[in-house]
Amino acid sequence: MKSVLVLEDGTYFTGEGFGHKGEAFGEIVFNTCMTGYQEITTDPSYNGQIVAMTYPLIGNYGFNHLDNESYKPHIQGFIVSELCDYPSNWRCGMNADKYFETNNITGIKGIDTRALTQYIRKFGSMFGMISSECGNIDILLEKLKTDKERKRNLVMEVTTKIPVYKPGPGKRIAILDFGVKNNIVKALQDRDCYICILPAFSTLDEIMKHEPDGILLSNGPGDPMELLSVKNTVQSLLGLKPILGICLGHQLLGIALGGTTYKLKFGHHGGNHPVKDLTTGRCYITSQNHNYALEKNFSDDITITHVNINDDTTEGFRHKYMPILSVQYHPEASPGPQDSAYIFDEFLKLL
Ligand SMILES: NC(=O)CC[C@H](N)C(=O)O
Repeated sequence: MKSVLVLEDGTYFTGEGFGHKGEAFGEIVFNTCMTGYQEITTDPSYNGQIVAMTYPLIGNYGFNHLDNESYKPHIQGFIVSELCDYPSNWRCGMNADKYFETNNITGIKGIDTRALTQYIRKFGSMFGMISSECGNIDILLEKLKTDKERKRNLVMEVTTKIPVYKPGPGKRIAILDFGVKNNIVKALQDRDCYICILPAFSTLDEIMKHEPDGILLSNGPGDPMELLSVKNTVQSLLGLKPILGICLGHQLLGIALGGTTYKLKFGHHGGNHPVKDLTTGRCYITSQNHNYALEKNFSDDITITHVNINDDTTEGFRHKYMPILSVQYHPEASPGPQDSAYIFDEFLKLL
């Protein structure tokens, strides 16, 4: 089936549809990972976004029931160059086409993802849509405009509605779930923690009644500056319990401490971002997935501990007086790299 990818500035690419036949709308982001496409599709931080994979062949080890970052895919649409129809792996449950069809996700293949990526790098990330139903670009641009204006609460759409418990013999960690990835929960379970996953908009009392030893502010979709009520909750948590922020959680922690975020031109979405630990001088290869970044030097009470070697953006900080640790990248990265898993141990040392 013929399909078209239209960007909000009128640029379009034609290809072939796969998965669910229909239309998909969202911000187009490119991801440079060579593997881990199932983790990417199921990462709730991608809610509201259509992901273009720069690696030219996607789907070659199929999809399984083990590699999910949440209970379902959250990407709005998927763009690839070549999609593998006949995957080969002992864990494979189904091929990509079937997976996206079953999960109602519209994809497009046969796209020159290199040209698309270069375009986004040049002009910045923008909204777009995939359609396998209509080839009239003017009609599609009208639809795209309407969808872009639609107000969505991206975090509310993905957060847990009720507290979820994962018992363990160790420290009690309350996770504020803005769209938490399974591998963050697993990283804490591997360290024996008792975990309470709480709705994103929980109040201070609702959090503290679980008597946590520490709080983890999770990753999640959207613009952190739009989460004002969460900022107030995080402010009231400061100093009460040790806190670890990851990605959106890191941004929210920075905002609660007086910082501001800004939008990157095309974001960081990939598995090989070099990050320098300023305290040791060591470089770590990290997995990243974010469109916003925290301004540096927002408070005299914090120390910037990590920066991105590619563009010098803030990648981590610590509070000088309170037990607060925060990273923009993903220490729980799966399939990897796992260089930064030690961040969870550093957090547990603060409890
Ligand atoms: N992975 C995340 O938590 C993403 C954080 C935020 N939504 C951003 O794009 O910057």
